[in-house]
Amino acid sequence: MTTTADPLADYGWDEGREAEDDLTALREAGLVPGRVARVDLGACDVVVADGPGVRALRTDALPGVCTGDWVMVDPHGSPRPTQAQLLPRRTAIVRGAADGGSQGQVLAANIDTVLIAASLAAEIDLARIERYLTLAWDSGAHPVVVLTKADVAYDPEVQAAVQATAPGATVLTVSVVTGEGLDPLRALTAGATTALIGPSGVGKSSLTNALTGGEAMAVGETREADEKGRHTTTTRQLIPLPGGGVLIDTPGLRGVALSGAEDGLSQTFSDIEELAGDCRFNDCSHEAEPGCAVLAAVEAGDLPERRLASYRKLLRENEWMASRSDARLAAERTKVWKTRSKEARANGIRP
Ligand SMILES: Nc1nc2c(ncn2[C@@H]2O[C@H](COP(=O)(O)OP(=O)(O)OP(=O)(O)O)[C@@H](O)[C@H]2O)c(=O)[nH]1
Ligand SMILES: [Zn+2]
Repeated sequence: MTTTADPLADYGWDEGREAEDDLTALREAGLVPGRVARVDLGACDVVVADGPGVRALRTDALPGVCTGDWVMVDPHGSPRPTQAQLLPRRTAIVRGAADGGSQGQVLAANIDTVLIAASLAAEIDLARIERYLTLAWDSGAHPVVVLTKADVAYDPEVQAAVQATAPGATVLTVSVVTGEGLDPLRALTAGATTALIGPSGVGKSSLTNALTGGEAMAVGETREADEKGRHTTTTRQLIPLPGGGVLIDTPGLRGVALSGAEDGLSQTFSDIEELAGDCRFNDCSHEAEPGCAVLAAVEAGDLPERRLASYRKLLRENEWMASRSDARLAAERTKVWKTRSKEARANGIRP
């Protein structure tokens, strides 16, 4: 048996999918695997193997896909493939709808690692990191907090505070100016699918360029005074890395709302949830109950009050989003029921 290197392996294709997703029938129908590299204007670019290399084909036969999705497509469809199928997502970054609607928006799929960028050149916002961590843990990928611009400001106490805020996650300090921390980051991203998230101006495009070894992204001028970057990154896209693997750069996400992120919250605040196991009451809200282990930890100085407040705030926000989607589902059910009883009446049947 001869083995040829699969050019899609560099894009994160994993042979395990052949059996797991049962691709035999789709293969027999002439479809081949491909990865969605970008989505815009109702169509997407899909990267498929082409001899020893790859090529991108554009199709509008895949509504609802997002960057990072694996699909099966007809590579010969003319002028565009009309046959296509989405493969199951292993992980997905979902945020609350930007338009205030109740349905979450999938930002990227099949991610192994989420890099959460935060700048050391500005005051570190731990609550914002906790919000991004929740989003990242909830996706199913492993979060890594990347503290950027270490050449401008580095304070070991800040790094320690971030590490304490991110139990179970990796924290790295980098600078694209001195090159500090870039090798560990390269090792971490090689061969994997990595998403890069964080607010505008923290240096995401600069990091992308450092990792891809090219000028793939435009680097914006940050206004000195307030560190607010201009929105220079406009499209999400999948960029191959020199050591194999891909990077997904997302536009600056200033505010990310949570949506159904209970698991993400449990992991982000695993220290608090562990303490809660020792509270006297099972349903302790850690507000004023006697025998509350969480409040005792705050009292003893083991848990920052800020972190508990942040946990409560994100929990409330997440519950509120969840109740809105429940309300939407209930409304849809009512609509279906009303239609059914109307039809029944029309047919002379009492509902
Ligand atoms: N001193 C220093 N400056 C940096 C570093 N990384 C990025 N910068 C600067 O920070 C500014 C913003 O960098 P970008 O890479 O454009 O930031 P971004 O997060 O991609 O911003 P958006 O595209 O708006 O989301 C630019 O002026 C960069 O030159 C660093 O490690 N050290
Ligand atoms: Zn309690």
